Amino acid sequence: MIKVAVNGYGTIGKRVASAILAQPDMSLIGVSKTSPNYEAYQAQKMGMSLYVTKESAKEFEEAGIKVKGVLEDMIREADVVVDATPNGVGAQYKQIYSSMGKRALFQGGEKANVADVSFSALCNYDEAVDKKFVRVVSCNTTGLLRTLCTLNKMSKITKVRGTIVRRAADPKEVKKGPINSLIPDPASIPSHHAKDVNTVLKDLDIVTMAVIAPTTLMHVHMLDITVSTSVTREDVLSVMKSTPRILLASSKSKVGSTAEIVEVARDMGRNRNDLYELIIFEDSISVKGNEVFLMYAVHQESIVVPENIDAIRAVSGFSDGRKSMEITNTSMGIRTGYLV
Ligand SMILES: NC(=O)C1=CN([C@@H]2O[C@H](COP(=O)(O)OP(=O)(O)OC[C@H]3O[C@@H](n4cnc5c(N)ncnc54)[C@H](O)[C@@H]3O)[C@@H](O)[C@H]2O)C=CC1
Ligand SMILES: O=C(OP(=O)(O)O)[C@H](O)COP(=O)(O)O
Repeated sequence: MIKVAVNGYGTIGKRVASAILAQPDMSLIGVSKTSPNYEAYQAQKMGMSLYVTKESAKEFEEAGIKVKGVLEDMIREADVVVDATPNGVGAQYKQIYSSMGKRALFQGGEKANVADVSFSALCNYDEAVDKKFVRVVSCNTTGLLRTLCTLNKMSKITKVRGTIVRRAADPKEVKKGPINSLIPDPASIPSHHAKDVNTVLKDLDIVTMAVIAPTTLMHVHMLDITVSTSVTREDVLSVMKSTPRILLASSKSKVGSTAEIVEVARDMGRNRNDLYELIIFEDSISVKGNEVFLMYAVHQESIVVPENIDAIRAVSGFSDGRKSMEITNTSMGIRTGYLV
């Protein structure tokens, strides 16, 4: 059993913790919380051990929340720490993980140089095997890489031009905007996503542009991908249909928006309405000679969760990436083919 601790129990941390509990080869040492809020109460109810900073221990006691120990106790018990603290905070913890001799995963909000490898399971599982520090790339970058590494199997990609419509905030975030604007983020080109793709696919010619839109459900990407040989729409459909972690939204099923995609997740009874799969709008897949066009949606709160699970196995020395993905997909109910 790989013993895992989750430092930072927010949008990503809580989902990774739940996914760890579903794995046959992992155990959850506990999760860390900095304040006794509703998430701490729920984690306690779900039977997770809570660890807190020394300074906040009294606050938890006063709120009636039982804690197992301080953060350092949790890290000491673990083989691997999944750091899911806010952007930039993870880098501050690296020294602690390192001095305690622990392997650690960081998230996409950290700079690439925080880790030995930036990770996307379908692209470069092997590179992360036995590494001490691995960064799971951001949700948008995970969506891009899952698409590009899948298409690469069909015909080598030579150029990518992409536009990203970013959700403004996660559904739980009450203080973030905008509520009435579209904001280039950043206005300068490329956005960080192209640079992040290049941390994994090092020589790819890719340019991305991004705007933030007032929606909380999902991101949407529009891609123009040039491949090295002439391909057909059927070729693209076929590779997308047969790749786990990718689902097609067909017009027959009348799923034509992010709102309807998330409604399907609700109807499926998915935990927290999560969609670990990338959702491609089937009708958008078009081909002109060597150019492939497509649009897809990314569930930002959950797409990186299976990647974290595979990265835990990789840093622990499990060298069979295909097998790891199979275990992750089965344990989390991750599907292949059509959304509906
Ligand atoms: N929310 C999203 O859509 C996605 C986020 N990410 C990345 O995941 C990371 C975490 O993001 P979220 O989960 O969205 O953030 P979040 O704000 O929802 O959760 C972060 C958690 O860490 C806790 N925390 C803050 N300071 C801490 C400290 N010093 N020690 C321990 N815990 C601390 C917070 O209280 C909170 O519970 C970031 O790097 C982000 O870029 C990646 C993919 C998608
Ligand atoms: O990693 C994310 O997005 P990104 O890939 O656009 O940076 C997550 O959606 C978090 O983004 P946020 O920093 O806007 O909360």
